[in-house]
Amino acid sequence: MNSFSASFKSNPVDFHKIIPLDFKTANKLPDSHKWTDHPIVNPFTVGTVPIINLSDPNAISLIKHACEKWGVFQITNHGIPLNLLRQVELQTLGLFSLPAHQILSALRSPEGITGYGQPRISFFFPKLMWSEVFSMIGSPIEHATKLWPHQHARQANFCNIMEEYQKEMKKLSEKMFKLMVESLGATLEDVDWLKPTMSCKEPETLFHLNSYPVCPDSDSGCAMGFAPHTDSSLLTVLYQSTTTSGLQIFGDNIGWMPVHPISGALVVNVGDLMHILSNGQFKSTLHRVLVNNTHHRVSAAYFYGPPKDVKISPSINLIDHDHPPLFCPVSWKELLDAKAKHFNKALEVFRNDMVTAK
Ligand SMILES: C=C1C[C@]23C[C@@]1(O)CC[C@H]2[C@@]12CCC[C@@](C)(C(=O)O1)[C@H]2[C@@H]3C(=O)O
Ligand SMILES: O=C(O)CCC(=O)C(=O)O
Ligand SMILES: [Fe+2]
Repeated sequence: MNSFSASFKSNPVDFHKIIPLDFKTANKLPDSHKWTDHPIVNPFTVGTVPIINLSDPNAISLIKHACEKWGVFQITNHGIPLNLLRQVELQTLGLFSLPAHQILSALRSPEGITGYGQPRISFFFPKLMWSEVFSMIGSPIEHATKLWPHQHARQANFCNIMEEYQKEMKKLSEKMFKLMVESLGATLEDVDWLKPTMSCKEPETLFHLNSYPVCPDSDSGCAMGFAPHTDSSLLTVLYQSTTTSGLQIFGDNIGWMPVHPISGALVVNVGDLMHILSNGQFKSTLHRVLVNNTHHRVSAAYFYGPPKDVKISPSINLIDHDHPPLFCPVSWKELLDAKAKHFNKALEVFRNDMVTAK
């Protein structure tokens, strides 16, 4: 059982928080989806998160600066074929264009990880989000056979593209993780599970296709695509459709700022576990997604984390008398359990000052 199944088994979601609205027939924003308590204002902030060319000889120091200041950056020259990105986008649009009765055949179960449903974080909010998610770990064949029972070529096409993309994402995430570790001045020896003796342990990953359908009342400021959160992973690699903005990050002195899509680029998010590993030096930034009334936006988020039961703690090279470890060691499963209870306050559970104060 992986960390997500283990955590979700003890924290099941209500059934009514799994089935998304039938967005194709909705011609107004229902009360259930109106975030009236906190009108959502689109930011006027001009500014961009760093765009880093991975072939730049200064890539490591640019990554360090981006992780410290923003916790989010975009990468180019990442080696993922453009055609594969396009195929993933087309398959995602195709999947979410299926009629409700067909896509619901792949509905996630209350304790399940994979399949179709509302974003799992709906659990934490009184209002629902204007989005739907299809989750995978490895091959989605089990769901593809239900989605397209009589179309074997369609099943195979969907599965091949999703598997190929996850294979490429795993390599890229490993590369980004090593660059981030190196930028902290740590060696791979300083990170337990990267040591050659432990390298047989496989990282855990999760892959989400997100869909943000055209929203009739998006101008009212009452619709939310994906509510503010941080990712629990070490890092997340995100592909966003090139035609439509929506992703925003929260900067301390600037408020909400858009991360506009750049053709061929991928977004990298520092996750909570990386924040711990860097002893708080790298930010896991709050982000959200807004929707619009003209374009259907899709994205593909690949969450990369440590192997099962491996505990992440602040890297040894960052710790000395003047820099004590800010966090106690924590596995992905322990963090997910804490997030299920405390959501955006979960990191506080593992802060050493909080642990001693308890
Ligand atoms: C209810 C949950 C969904 C989530 C795991 C969790 O138990 C708490 C945090 C959620 C979140 C938010 C960021 C992205 C995500 C993949 C993650 O790492 O933590 C989701 C998880 C999910 O949707 O499965
Ligand atoms: O759709 C996006 O741009 C972001 C989605 C996201 O933050 C997530 O899946 O965790
Ligand atoms: Fe996220």
